[in-house]
Amino acid sequence: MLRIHDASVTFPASDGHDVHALDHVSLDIAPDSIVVAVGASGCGKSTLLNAIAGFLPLTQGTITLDGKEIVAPGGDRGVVFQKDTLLPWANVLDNVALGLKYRGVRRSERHERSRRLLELVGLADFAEKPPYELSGGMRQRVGIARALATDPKILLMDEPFGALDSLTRETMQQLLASVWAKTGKQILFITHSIEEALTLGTTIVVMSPRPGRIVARFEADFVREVARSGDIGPIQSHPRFIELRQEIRSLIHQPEGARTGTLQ
Ligand SMILES: Nc1ncnc2c1ncn2[C@@H]1O[C@H](COP(=O)(O)OP(=O)(O)OP(=O)(O)O)[C@@H](O)[C@H]1O
Repeated sequence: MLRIHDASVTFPASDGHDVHALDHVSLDIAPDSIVVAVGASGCGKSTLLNAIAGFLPLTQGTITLDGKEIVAPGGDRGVVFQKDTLLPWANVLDNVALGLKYRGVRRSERHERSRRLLELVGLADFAEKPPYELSGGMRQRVGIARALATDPKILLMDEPFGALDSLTRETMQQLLASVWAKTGKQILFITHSIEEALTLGTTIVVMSPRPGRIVARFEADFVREVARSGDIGPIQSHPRFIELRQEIRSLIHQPEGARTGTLQ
């Protein structure tokens, strides 16, 4: 269980106008869930993810993973960013195996584990290819495999499909639903897209503009259907999907102060 308790992050500014990026955020991410944080640009989504990853300290509050406080990056959290961070000089297999190499896992074992993960993300035939021969979607698949290689407790994904064209993005959403169903990993996923949040989230948290707060929380189940059918088309015309999309849209676009207690 990932537990975020009363987390705030303030970035000090030399002009005295400190930036309150995150404001008293509390959130639990249960095993086997996909929590998607959605909100307008600058509402503190990446700050939240970076704090969980251990890349930046909280100004106040605590984050614990299975009871252990997070104070630095660690192999129990796998991270996927919008921009892939593949090493251009290493082939796909070695890119996936990178974290295992750092942890001293011997070559045959890290390659075996990495090949299994490449199979999971549909890239079994690309193990020996250099990253520059891959499309954007394929590079993100490698990123997912790499993040899973150390068998983390949670996958942290910061707009991982944000730079992809809409068709590739849909394919990647289907892939992630299937990876989640097969591995049962807990996932925190950050996005600007309300449709993506509803497609993938078992819990969707809506964040307010600065200072970033959680203003509403919804439970959804569309991702199980996507994982089962391998198709996101049908769920997006579901009346409940359309209703939630409208509700979240109006929450995000509501002026500050007009939000009521929609926290569920
Ligand atoms: N290192 C930093 N120093 C000062 N301000 C920062 C720093 N990092 C982020 N901020 C500010 O904190 C606020 C939240 O940023 P953050 O990147 O978390 O938002 P976001 O919701 O992820 O935005 P986007 O969706 O555009 O990526 C923004 O106003 C940003 O400018």
